[in-house]
Amino acid sequence: MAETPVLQVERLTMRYGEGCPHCKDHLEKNRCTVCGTVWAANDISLEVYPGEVLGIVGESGSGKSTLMQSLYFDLIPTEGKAYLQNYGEGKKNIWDASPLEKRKIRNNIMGMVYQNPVRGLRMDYSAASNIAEKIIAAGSRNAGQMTARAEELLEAVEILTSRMKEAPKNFSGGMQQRVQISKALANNPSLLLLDEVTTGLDLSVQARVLDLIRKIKAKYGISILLVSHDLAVIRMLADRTIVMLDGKIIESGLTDQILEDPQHAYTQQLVHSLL
Ligand SMILES: Nc1ncnc2c1ncn2[C@@H]1O[C@H](COP(=O)(O)OP(=O)(O)OP(=O)(O)O)[C@@H](O)[C@H]1O
Repeated sequence: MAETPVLQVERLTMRYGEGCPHCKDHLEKNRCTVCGTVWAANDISLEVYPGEVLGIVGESGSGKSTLMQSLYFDLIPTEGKAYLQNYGEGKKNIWDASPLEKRKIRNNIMGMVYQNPVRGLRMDYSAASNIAEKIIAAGSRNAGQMTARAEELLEAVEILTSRMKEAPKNFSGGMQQRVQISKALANNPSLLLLDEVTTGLDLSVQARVLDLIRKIKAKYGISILLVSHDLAVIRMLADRTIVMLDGKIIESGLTDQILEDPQHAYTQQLVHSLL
């Protein structure tokens, strides 16, 4: 029997504008030259399987954030369906969920790490309180358990527990990202969404965060959807890779395969720029 995906996305489409009968044949990049509609994500289907890292790579404007934000309900797509193994037995479209169910999905099933830590953290709360907030949102009230969990998670992301009472605003960019990752893991989600998590960090700090993500994957066996414009990041972490351009998927396969034998001219250019 085929393995059940942790996440399945079917034909996700996000358009800005009404669309017109010419959109299909008159797209300049992702914009219809007749009616001006922007197709930010255009018919995106994908699956993430248990324990795998699926990488999404593409240039700025290719639709990566649109995909991630739709999955985390920051945006509601114009069309498409998505199913989570741990929601409605994998049979209910998450975009039809009630606001309460969406909150539960965000708190219990998915963890999100944003490029900008300000979006994922409360900078004035302590690192431990950031984690506790997430645990409380999932319904727990046991202070002792929360502290123990915060300690465990901060250790897992290599932040000294002696600093757990400090606010992330006092931390470096790399540390803030690591606190964000620990917060996203607070309720043992089955899927971690990582949106350009190392973009903007110094190279050595980037390497440490990437190494940490690898360790987290090994330790928790969590599935990860990882978005980056940087193929080097994808190469380091992703088992499979999807390449996006102008809102569409242009190529997908095992990461090694894509690196060794890219088919699409855009992917070839990306791979050559790595060499
Ligand atoms: N509110 C909006 N109205 C019109 N077009 C939009 C809107 N939001 C996004 N877009 C367009 O949708 C397309 C996809 O954007 P998206 O942010 O998903 O790309 P991206 O690959 O994540 O790029 P980046 O890495 O720069 O964020 C872009 O062409 C963008 O200009």
